[in-house]
Amino acid sequence: MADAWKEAMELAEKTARRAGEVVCAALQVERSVMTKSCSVDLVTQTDQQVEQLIIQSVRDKFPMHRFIGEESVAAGEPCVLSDEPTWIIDPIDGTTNFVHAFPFVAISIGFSVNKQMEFGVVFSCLEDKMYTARRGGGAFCNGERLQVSSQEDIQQAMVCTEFGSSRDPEVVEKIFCSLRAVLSIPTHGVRGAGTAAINMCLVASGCVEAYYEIGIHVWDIAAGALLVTEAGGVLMDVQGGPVDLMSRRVLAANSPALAERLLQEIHSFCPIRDDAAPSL
Ligand SMILES: O=P([O-])([O-])O[C@@H]1[C@H](O)[C@H](O)[C@@H](O)[C@H](O)[C@H]1O
Ligand SMILES: [Mg+2]
Ligand SMILES: [Mg+2]
Repeated sequence: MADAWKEAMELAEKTARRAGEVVCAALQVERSVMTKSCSVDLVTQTDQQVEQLIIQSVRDKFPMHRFIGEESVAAGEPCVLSDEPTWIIDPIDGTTNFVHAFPFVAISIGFSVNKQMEFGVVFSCLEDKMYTARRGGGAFCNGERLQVSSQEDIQQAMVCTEFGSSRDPEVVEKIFCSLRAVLSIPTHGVRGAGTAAINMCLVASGCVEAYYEIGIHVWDIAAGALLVTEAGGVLMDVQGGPVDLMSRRVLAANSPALAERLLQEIHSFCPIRDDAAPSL
């Protein structure tokens, strides 16, 4: 049967590549930095420019489709995931990396219909790695099929997480309590690429066994979520149970057993949901 979303997925890949060129070019010149929710929640003109480029390219071909874009939501657009075909866009995932020229930056485009992810595209533009996943069609990096790690022993595992952009002392305390607990299992180590999307692609690629974070947004993880499940991994809420993309909490792992083991170490909290916040 013909793939109903083939053309849309091809457009996502093509647009992500074009966006990546814009991001790489912007890294060669000085970047003027602005802030959003707090002094460490950064945004640049390139984030905004890339989001407009992606939205415009999609609108030209699919005028009826909806969007959830990080910078549009920051500008006051609603963050609503309906049953309609919806493009979930993070124009630069890893803006802090981008500002500092720390070399992991991604363009993340997820596409959902009936609230189900149909495809995900994550372009790690400085590494020139195009990660793609189609529901039921597998996960790939530059055309090579991805498979999560088969490591079942948590003590042989490496885990990704991030510190996020909240500096609320209670949040920072919980993040460090989780970090100490995960390190002390002991695991082989804890890493963070500085982009949720790439962290999830690292789980899909089998480089790390798991990634967890509280405080991310739907645009950080929508595309990566499909990469993980299509590579054979699992997604959960950090307190167990199914992941809710709007809840700002995610645990991605190579297996249910490893995910369940990590759950025991994560000190969870509940940020304001993406679909509850009026704007960022
Ligand atoms: O703001 P942005 O660079 O698109 O996205 C951020 C990155 O994914 C970072 O790794 C994660 O820790 C934050 O929670 C995200 O908000
Ligand atoms: Mg992001
Ligand atoms: Mg971003």
